[in-house]
Amino acid sequence: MSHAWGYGAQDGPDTWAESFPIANGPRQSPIDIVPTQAQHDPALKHLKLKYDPATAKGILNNGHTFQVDFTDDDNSSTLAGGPVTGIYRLKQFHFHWGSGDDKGSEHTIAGTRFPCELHLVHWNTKYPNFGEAASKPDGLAVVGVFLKIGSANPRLQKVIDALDEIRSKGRQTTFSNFDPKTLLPAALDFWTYEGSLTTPPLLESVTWIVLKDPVSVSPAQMAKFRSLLFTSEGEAPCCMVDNFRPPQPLKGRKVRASFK
Ligand SMILES: CCOC(=O)CCc1ccc(S(N)(=O)=O)cc1
Ligand SMILES: [Zn+2]
Repeated sequence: MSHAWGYGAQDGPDTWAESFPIANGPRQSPIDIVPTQAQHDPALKHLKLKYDPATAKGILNNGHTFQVDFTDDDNSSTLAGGPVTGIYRLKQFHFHWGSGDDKGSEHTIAGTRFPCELHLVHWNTKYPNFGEAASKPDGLAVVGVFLKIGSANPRLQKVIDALDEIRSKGRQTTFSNFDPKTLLPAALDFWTYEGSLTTPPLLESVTWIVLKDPVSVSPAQMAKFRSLLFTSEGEAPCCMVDNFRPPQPLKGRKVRASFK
């Protein structure tokens, strides 16, 4: 039976533990990152991101967010270095955002919320596929990037221009020749901690790599995100906004910084 979950009063984050008891687990995400409490770890390596634009496959409204999917049958698009051991393959990227500019990100920085957060999802190639990796404590690595309101971000525009074709839940279209590295800030300084998926099944398999520097997004570009629908064609339309989980208890975890 598929578990109906969402972000509304009846099916939102406060209800998820009913079907997914791990929601109250020891390494849940997101968290509030407090820079003064993060420890600089000089042993952390530089992030090595290698993305082949040819691996971009499609863009989908899955009813919770929209995601850009990548072919992951070889090591053409990978993450290595940083806090991880081995090679992780890019599977997809997606976003979380708010109904207004005062909220939307999942991670927060000393209580500060951003209007949007990008997640680039990778799986550990020591496992045969994403599904297997998602159930292992070192199975996934997600790079989180904050978006802050400012000038229009030209690097987002190809993604934004595709949204008109996937307005409703279940809609998808082809999306090719795109390098997600263009969505990242110039500096790849990061915080890292051991956490989970931020949506059901909330599996505690994610090494989080949250970049310190945000990238820009304009109000008009945010309006395009907010024009998407949680609902399928033919259903009463419900705007896809506030699709973020709030910060979860740290429960003794340490957050490390790659920078001083
Ligand atoms: C095993 C099936 O699991 C999935 O499909 C999880 C998909 C999924 C991937 C990434 C995230 S996030 N927001 O933590 O980056 C949440 C959910
Ligand atoms: Zn996410």
